Amino acid sequence: MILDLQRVTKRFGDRDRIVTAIRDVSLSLLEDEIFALIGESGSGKSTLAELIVGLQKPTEGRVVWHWDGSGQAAADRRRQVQLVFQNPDRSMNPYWKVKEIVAEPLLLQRVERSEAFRLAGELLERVRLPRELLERRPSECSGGQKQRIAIARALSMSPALLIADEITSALDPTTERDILNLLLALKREQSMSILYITHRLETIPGFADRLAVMKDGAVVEEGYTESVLGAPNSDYTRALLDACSYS
Ligand SMILES: Nc1ncnc2c1ncn2[C@@H]1O[C@H](COP(=O)(O)OP(=O)(O)OP(=O)(O)O)[C@@H](O)[C@H]1O
Repeated sequence: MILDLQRVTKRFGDRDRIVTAIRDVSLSLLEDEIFALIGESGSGKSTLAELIVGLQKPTEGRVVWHWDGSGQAAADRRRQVQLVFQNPDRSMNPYWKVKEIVAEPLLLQRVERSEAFRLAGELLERVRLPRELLERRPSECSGGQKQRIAIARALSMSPALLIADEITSALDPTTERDILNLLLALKREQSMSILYITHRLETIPGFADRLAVMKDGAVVEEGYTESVLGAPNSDYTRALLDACSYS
């Protein structure tokens, strides 16, 4: 197990208006697995990711890390968790070249400049992009390429956990499938767990090992993908299945 959430609740706001974004959630993430978190907008998926990364603190309950590196200092631990978001432009400086974007975490780690750029080239190859892209700027790359660049940058820190928050939502179905296949291949090539956050249930079969379904901040169903999708226990999961093209 790399981490578990123990009865985590997160509330925002003050006495006048309190939003309970996460309600008493207990979940564990295992080593080398792809865990999908599915739910509609506002169900609390991103808040859960922020709690895991440490960007938010639980109001109640605990997030407990278990993997080998968890005894490291908080800053080292944070590097072991990398986040990739729906909109890669939000995390990319438009004036920088791709090589600077991919190499940035390495440069912040004081890796020497020419070595960081050499590694950036290797990282691009790992996400199946040509090295020529190193000299381009984000505006000269497609949406799918930018998402691969964001993944390459995340991989530069050899994360124990990659959190992919709606990373394919802005992509066409073919590019979406390509990116998910890339994540599957990367997970096979290196030891890494992936928390895949999505509202698109149809992308999960054949991709995620386990999943949790969230509704109004609570987990309504959790289990192995095939069991849950083959025989859902909750009416909500059944409704989600009926609403998508999965059969
Ligand atoms: N910083 C915050 N302050 C107040 N309320 C917040 C904050 N962050 C999230 N919320 C609320 O918590 C609830 C869960 O939001 P969250 O962004 O986690 O949902 P989500 O499932 O990721 O949605 P989406 O798919 O639209 O991103 C929502 O009602 C949201 O308005």
